[in-house]
Amino acid sequence: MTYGTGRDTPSSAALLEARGIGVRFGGVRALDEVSLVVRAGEICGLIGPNGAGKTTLFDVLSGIRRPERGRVLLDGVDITRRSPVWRARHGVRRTFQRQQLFGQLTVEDNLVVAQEWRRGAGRAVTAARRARAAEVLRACDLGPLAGTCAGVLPVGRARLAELARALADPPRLLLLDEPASGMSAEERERLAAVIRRLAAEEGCAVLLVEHHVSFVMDLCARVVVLDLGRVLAEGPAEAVRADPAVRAAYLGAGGMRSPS
Ligand SMILES: Nc1ncnc2c1ncn2[C@@H]1O[C@H](COP(=O)(O)OP(=O)(O)OP(=O)(O)O)[C@@H](O)[C@H]1O
Repeated sequence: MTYGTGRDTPSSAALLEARGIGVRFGGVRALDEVSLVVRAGEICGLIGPNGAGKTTLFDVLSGIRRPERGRVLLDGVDITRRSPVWRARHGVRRTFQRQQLFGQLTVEDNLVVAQEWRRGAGRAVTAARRARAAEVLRACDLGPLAGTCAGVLPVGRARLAELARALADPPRLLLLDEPASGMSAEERERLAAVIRRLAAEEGCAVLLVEHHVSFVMDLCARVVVLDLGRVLAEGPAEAVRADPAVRAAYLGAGGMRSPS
């Protein structure tokens, strides 16, 4: 079921669009005719039961997996055959379900390294990268951990540091795969604040996969529900939350699924 766009949904043109995406793994249809749009400045949730196809869709959008059917467009331009590196350099960034920081490096160095694909060397360039890293770490409340080895961070802080690394070079579209997993309530609040500011002040588009349903419903104006590789519902969070088909497939008859 597709619901109206809702009062909070921006009306600007699509930044990223997936059209009719199809992916198979042998006999399993991981994605079947999946289409979605994410606009600049929009925070869109992507939810669904285990095996619904969320990670596979992220793989397609970030360029890790080429779909058998369908197209991916960025600013209306077909990027289906573009590499993950090309996409990252054009502002399409992703975090993964499994945390992927460089464990031997400090938190700050993780953010400096993330900027090194840009040309330039020398003291001034390095200083600018360090300054940017410090600014992003402050915004994520991670300033005091800048010199800490990333490998020893507790899981919630590591997740925030991973988000910070994705922001070190300003993204246009952020694909977040279960960013709140393992976080405390206080860390989830911090995460939500960072995402909100990113969308509102920098116009970044955010697509968020998360099993923590109340987190998604509070943060996202619009939610897309996948089930068995198909879009089951799409629309404003309140309408999706009340959809009987969504409740049956994912949220459970008794209401929201408890946080994972
Ligand atoms: N590399 C693979 N080889 C074979 N089957 C796969 C592969 N990756 C995913 N699948 C299958 O594709 C379907 C979609 O999986 P996917 O991981 O995208 O779902 P998901 O919604 O991200 O699940 P979860 O919430 O558990 O992460 C599932 O049936 C899964 O078993």
